[in-house]
Amino acid sequence: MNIDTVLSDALDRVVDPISGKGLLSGGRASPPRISEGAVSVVVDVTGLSTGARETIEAQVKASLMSVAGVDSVRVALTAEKRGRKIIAIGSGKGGVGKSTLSANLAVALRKAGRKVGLVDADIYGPSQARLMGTEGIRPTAEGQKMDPVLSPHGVPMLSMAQLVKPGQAIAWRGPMAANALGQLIDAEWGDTELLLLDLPPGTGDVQLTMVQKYKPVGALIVSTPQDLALMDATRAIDFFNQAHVPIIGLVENMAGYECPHCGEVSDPFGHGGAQAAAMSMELPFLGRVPLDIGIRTASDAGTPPALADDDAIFAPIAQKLSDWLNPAKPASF
Ligand SMILES: Nc1ncnc2c1ncn2[C@@H]1O[C@H](COP(=O)(O)OP(=O)(O)OP(=O)(O)O)[C@@H](O)[C@H]1O
Repeated sequence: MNIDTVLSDALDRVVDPISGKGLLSGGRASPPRISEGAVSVVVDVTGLSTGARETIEAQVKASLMSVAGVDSVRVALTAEKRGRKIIAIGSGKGGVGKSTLSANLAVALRKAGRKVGLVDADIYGPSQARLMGTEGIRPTAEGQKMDPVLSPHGVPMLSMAQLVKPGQAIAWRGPMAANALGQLIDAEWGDTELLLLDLPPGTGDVQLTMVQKYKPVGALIVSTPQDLALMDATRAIDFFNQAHVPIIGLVENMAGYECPHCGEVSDPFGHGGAQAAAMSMELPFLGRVPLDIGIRTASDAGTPPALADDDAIFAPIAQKLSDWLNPAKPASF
C-alpha cells in the first residue's frame, strides 16, 4: 500500500465525536500530506469543545506517528467562526511583495467565487489603491462606518491611501495607526466572508494590536528567497506563533527571472530558500511567484495579473489558502 493510503487510513481511525465517522471519510480533515517524514494535516474542529479539540489533535498525532516512516506530525486546527474570517498577510521586512500577493490572491479568490475583501493595513506605505485600480476613489460613510470601495475587479477594499491626499506622508504614532486600521476592518463589509489583511512589514505595535484585537484565523508569510529576507520571515513567523495565530504557509516571491531577450533564467535573489525554510520549520510551502516585469507593470497599472484566464501563479496559491480554510469543501479554481 502506498504511504498516502496508509496515512489516510490512520487518520480515518480517529473518530469524529459528533458524526461518529472517521475524520477523513466524515469530511472533518483534509488528506494528510507527507514530505521527507513530516506529515501535515488540517482538521476542521467547528462545533467541538476545547477539550474535544485537544483530544482529537492528540489522537491524530498519535495515529499518524504510528505509521512507519513518519518522523513528525503537524496538525492545523481550523474552525468555522461566525462572521467573517481575517487572513493576515505578513512579512518580516518591506518590499518583498506582500501587497502584490495580497491583491492577486484577493482577485484569484474572487474569481473562484469567494466573497473576499481586502484591507490595506500597511498604514505607512499603502499601495492597494494603485494595485486594485481604485486610486482617487474615496470611501463613503453612512453613520459611523465606512463603506468599502468596490474595485473594478469586484473586490471590495479599503486602504489608508483612499483617506489621505495622494503623496501625503502618514506619520502617526502606533495607537493612532492602530485606531485607523480598526476603522478599516470594522467598516460595512456586508456579506464579505473573508478579509485579506495586507499588513505593514515588521512585527511592531500596529501588527500586535491588530492580531490581539481582530484575531486572524491564519497568517500567510511572504519572503524573497535570500537568507536575509528569510531571517526576517522567521521573525514574522515567531511573532504569529507567539500571538497564537496559525501559520497557513510560506510563499516565495521574486524567484527565478526569465530574461525577456534571451530566455535565460537567473535567480537574482537565490532559489528555493523559502521552500527549504518552510520545510525546516515544518510549515506548508504554498508556492513560488517568479520575478517578472509583467507582474510589476500589470500591478502598477491596477490590473493584477491574477485576472488573466490562464493565471497559473496566483490561482494555485489561492486554492491552497481556500483548502486550508475549508478542508471539507474544496473550491474549484
Ligand atoms: N514577482 C514580482 N515580479 C516583479 N516585480 C514584483 C514582484 N513582486 C513585487 N514586485 C514589485 O516589487 C515592488 C514591491 O512590491 P510590494 O509593494 O508588493 O511589496 P511589499 O512587501 O508590500 O512592500 P511594502 O513593504 O512597501 O509594503 C513593487 O514595485 C512590485 O510591483
